[in-house]
Formats: sequence, C-alpha cells, structure tokens
Amino acid sequence: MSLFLVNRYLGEEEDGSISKESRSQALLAKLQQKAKEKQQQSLTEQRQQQLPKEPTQQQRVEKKRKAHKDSGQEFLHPKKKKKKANVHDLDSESHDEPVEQKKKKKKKKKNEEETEEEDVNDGQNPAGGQGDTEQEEAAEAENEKTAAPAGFKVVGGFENRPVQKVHRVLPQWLAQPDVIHRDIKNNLVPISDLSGLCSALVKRLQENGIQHFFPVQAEVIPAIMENMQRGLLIGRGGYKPRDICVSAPTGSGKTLAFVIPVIQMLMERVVCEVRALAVLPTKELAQQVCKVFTSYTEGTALKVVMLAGQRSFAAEQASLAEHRGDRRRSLADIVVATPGRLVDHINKNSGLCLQHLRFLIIDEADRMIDSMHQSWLSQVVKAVYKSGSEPRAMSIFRRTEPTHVTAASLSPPQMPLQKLLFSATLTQNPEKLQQLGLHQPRLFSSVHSDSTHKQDCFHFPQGLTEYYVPCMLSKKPLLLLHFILRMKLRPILCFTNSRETAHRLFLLVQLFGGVTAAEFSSRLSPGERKKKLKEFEQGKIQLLVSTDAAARGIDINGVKCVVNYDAPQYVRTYIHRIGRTARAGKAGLAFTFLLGVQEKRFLQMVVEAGSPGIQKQIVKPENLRSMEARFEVTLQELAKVIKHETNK
Ligand SMILES: Nc1ncnc2c1ncn2[C@@H]1O[C@H](COP(=O)(O)OP(=O)(O)OP(=O)(O)O)[C@@H](O)[C@H]1O
Repeated sequence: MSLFLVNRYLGEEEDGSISKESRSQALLAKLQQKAKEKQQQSLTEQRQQQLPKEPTQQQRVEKKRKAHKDSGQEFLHPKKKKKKANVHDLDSESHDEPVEQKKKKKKKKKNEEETEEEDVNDGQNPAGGQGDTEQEEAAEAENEKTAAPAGFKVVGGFENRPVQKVHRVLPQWLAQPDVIHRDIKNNLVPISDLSGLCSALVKRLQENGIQHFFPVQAEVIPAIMENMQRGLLIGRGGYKPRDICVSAPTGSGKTLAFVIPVIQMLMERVVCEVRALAVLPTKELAQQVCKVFTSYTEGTALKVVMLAGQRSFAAEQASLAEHRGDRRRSLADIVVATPGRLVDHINKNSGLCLQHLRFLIIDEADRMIDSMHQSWLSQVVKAVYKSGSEPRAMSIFRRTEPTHVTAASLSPPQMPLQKLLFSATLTQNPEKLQQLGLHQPRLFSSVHSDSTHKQDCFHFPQGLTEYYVPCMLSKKPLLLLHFILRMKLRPILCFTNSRETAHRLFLLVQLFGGVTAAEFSSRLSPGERKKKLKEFEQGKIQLLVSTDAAARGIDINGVKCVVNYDAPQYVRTYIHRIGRTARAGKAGLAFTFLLGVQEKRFLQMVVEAGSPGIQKQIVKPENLRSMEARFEVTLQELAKVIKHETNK
C-alpha cells in the first residue's frame, strides 16, 4: 500500500466509464496529435525566418519572365532538381511516404503555377498563393541542404565553422622568466666573480675541481643570497623573500645552485635548528644530494641528516635531536628527505622540529607536484607554523601562518619560509604550480616562453646527439649487442619500460657473453642498487640495464651513451633518460629503438618538446647476421634460465 496518493493527469475528458487502458491510449493519441501540430507550426515559423523578404508581385512576374527568356535555364533547372533528388534518395528512403507525395504535388503545383503566371501577367492574381509556393520551394531546397536524418528535427541550425584555437596566456612570472644560458661552455663564470661567498666555501669548491660556475649557478646563487644582507629573518627591502623556481636542462648543475647559497646563508647561524629541508622523490636522489651537502659543509658547524629510509626509523630519529632532561637539542641544520619518510617523522613526532625552517627545497619539482596527493607539502607547512611549547609571550620568534596584513600581524618578527623549486622539466601549468602555494615566485628558465608558447617545451643539453633506430621487435636485443660489441659504445645506460624486460635483457646479454652487464630496478635492494651504480661509475660494468628508477636526477660520471631499448611513453621520461649522458657540458649520444608503429607518434612528441633534431640511424640486417646463430642458442638458454627462476 502506498503512503501517498499520487494524482496523475489523465486528460480533460476523463470519463470513469472508460477502461484504464483505452483511456491511456486515447491520451497517447492526443499527445501525439499535439506534438505533430507543434512540429508543423515550428516548421512554418522556421521557413518564414529563412526566406528573404517577400518580393512584390511585379518583381515576381519579372523574375519568371527572365527565367523563361534565359535560354537553357528552363531545362537546367529540372535536371538540377533531379540530381538533388537522387542525392537525397539515400536519405529519403527513410523518409515517410508523404515526402514523395509532397514532391509530386509540388510538381503539379508548379505546372499550375506556370499557367497561372501568364494570368498574373495581367496583374490580376491576388498576392499570396503562388508567392507562398515559391517560398515553400525555397524553404524546401534550403531544408534539403541542411536536412537531418529522417525523423530528427534540426535545432538551432548551426553551421560547421572552423573553431579558432584558444591560446594559453601565462601569468607574467611564467611568461617572462630570467633566462639562463643553455650553452654551458661559453658562459662559465669564475667563482671569484660571485661576491658574498666565504673563503671556506670558495676553497671547498676549488678542492672539488670547480673553478667556474655554470650559467644556472651564476644566476640562481646571487638571487637566493640577495636576502642574506639582513640575516635570515627578512628578505630584500624588509619583505618576505620571493620563492624561486628553476627550470634548466639535465646535467646543468642545479644541485650546486641551491647547495652553495643555503650553506652560505646558514654558515653564521648560532643555534642548531633545522633551517633547510630538501625533498626528493627517491632514496637514490636523496642520497646523492645529501652527499653534496655533506661534502660542502665539511669543516663547518653545520650538520646534515638524511631521512630516506636507508637506516631504521629509530636511527634516523636519534640523528635528529637529543634530549637532556626536558630540554631538546637539535642535531640537524639541513635535512634531506623523501616525502614518505618525512611525513612519517612529522606524524610520529620523532623529534623533527620544522618551526625554524627557512628554506624548503623541492628538487625534481614536477615529479614532486605529481606526488602531491600524498599531501606531504601541507603536512610540512603545518609543522612549520605549529606553535611551540613555549608560552606565546615569551618567544619572540613565534610563528603564525600568514593571514591578513595588519599592524598587529606584522609586528612580531617572523622567520620567512622560502621555497626553492628545481627541475629540468618544470611544469608551466599554473593549476599544478598553484598547489605549491608560491609567494611572488621568480622563475629562472633556459626556455624563454612568451605568453602564447606551447606547453611542454624544454631545452635539451647542448652536447647531446639524438638518434632513433627503426627496428623489429625480435631484433632489439641483437641491436643492443651490436652497439656494445661492434660499435664499442660503452658504457651504456639502457632503459626498458618494465623491470621484467630489464631482467630478461640483462640475463640475455649475460648469457650471450662478451660484455659485463648488470640490472638496476626495484628487483634489487637499495643496498644492491647503490653498489651497482658505483660499479657502473667505476667502469666495472659496461652495460647497465635499468628501469626508470635511474632515469631522473641520477648523476653518473662518464655515461657516453643512453639507449632507450623501449621507447618512453612520455616526453618528460625521454628528457630525463637521455639526460643521464651529455652532463656538465660534455658530449653524449642517445639512441631510441623504434618499432614501425611507434615512429610517427614518438618523433612528433620529441619535436614538440623542442628537440634540436633527432636523426635516423639505420642498422643494416647484414650487420647483425654474424651474431644471429649465437643469438638463437642464447635464446634457448634464456628460456631454460627463466623456467628455472619461475620454478624457484
Ligand atoms: N660549476 C661546475 N663545474 C664543474 N662541474 C660541475 C659544476 N656544477 C656542477 N657540476 C657537475 O655537473 C654534474 C651535473 O650536475 P647536477 O647533478 O647538479 O645536474 P642537474 O642539473 O641537477 O641534473 P638533473 O636535472 O639531471 O638532476 C655533476 O656531476 C656536478 O658535479
């Protein structure tokens, strides 16, 4: 039983005597009739709108006469109509019968019309009738042109017009960056030219073999240090310092561009507190950056701590702070972390205090933005503005999250938090950058992008030469062997799209013999991966088959050649992979194996990304022939090894 009675509309002539079924049928018929009437009405209205102003009677007669006189016109017109009818036949098959009838009627009417016209000549025909027929015809013709499939009514009458492409308009700071020279070799700046660096740091640079700064360093180091004249608390002119974004090619020296100024600015600190935090996407990268920080803080009071899960949580916790009674003492000035481990330490109150944080460095920033769903940044910001245990009035360095600017809010000295972003493929998507909550950002970029510049256009290292090698899937391993054994291109860093492919390829090359190979992927423990990278750098390994685990940021000295065994799917992956060679202004080669179906899309992607030119490298089948017999045997051996591994 229903709770509410819902009254339905059953038509005006509701009659209790009629059965429910027949009533609904009658109602349906009525509605259909109404719909038909409405359709006809709107059709007539549409025709009237489409027709030009009704000509006068005299004009109509004149027009007809002209048509008669015009030789051939009389014969052409029906033909044209017939042609039209033929074309339309396809559609009209689905039209209802009335259409055909209508046409016949029309023809008849036309004949009548022609005879009538003779009469009209006398000027005795009243306005209306025949003019309407003409109008109808014109409307019909027009309708035929834009006819929709049978049974559908064209609404709106829109025409197909080419739509103008909407150009992106970037905010000023993205559209007009401070430009960094891409050519490293010709734009070196002697380290003595940069004022503000203490002698200890200069000495350290020299000891590490650095006599000149690379262009990115020469631009970015002074920009970060320009806030140091008045200490850590206030920036230029007494304002909060601007956040800095750097987009420069792979291997252009971005790491030192933040390591040097941060160390220089913290050098004079009195109390040890965490004042710089560098966040990197992987353990390997965190380790690499930590190593650079440690190297340049040697001989100073500054302490660097890494939170990347290389050590146990307790060990990391112990390295952050020590407690004497109820007093806590920080043991870290600079923390280098991966986002996951960092959030762990914040949430578990492990002793990581970020209330004095002055620099937040986000390396591989575009990748870090993509991992923002982990909300690591909001957790860091929350930890930075967390009020301490000291009573508010006691602490002059208390921090509150910036809100409206009032006299009261400006009075206490606040430690500003400055964000420093670095990437070779920094996104220009303002929506993505928005997530970082940047304060009056300043961009340093090697790509000058005017406001209408294409998205995802990057600069490639200058010493890099790119090739693509058209090949068949079954010949890829042979090609790689040809590169190492015949062309003597080694050491090679070879990328695959999955760890399974990396593993099989490594096994295959090892079974084939003649080359020392290793794999690098998540199949290996962090310790093993570290060892492999070291051996590769030392030249003990000639071929390192890797997944994208080694694609970003990893700085391996002396990689002559990168091979994309599997073509990368995204342009950013391509840029980072090939950027493992041609670093620090050196030369390097990058080869990408392409199957026929991949060629077009890949080449288009690379050109759109701003590649200076990728060349075709053909390896003739006869060059591989001598290795084929051995290769077949190796494949059989590989099958056995893999079967054995699977069974294990
Ligand atoms: N001024 C310099 N003089 C000589 N070598 C330098 C200088 N600056 C950096 N390098 C060297 O250049 C190499 C690349 O530097 P770095 O790793 O900082 O590049 P990057 O721009 O961060 O690259 P990626 O985008 O791939 O991470 C390193 O081996 C580094 O030691």
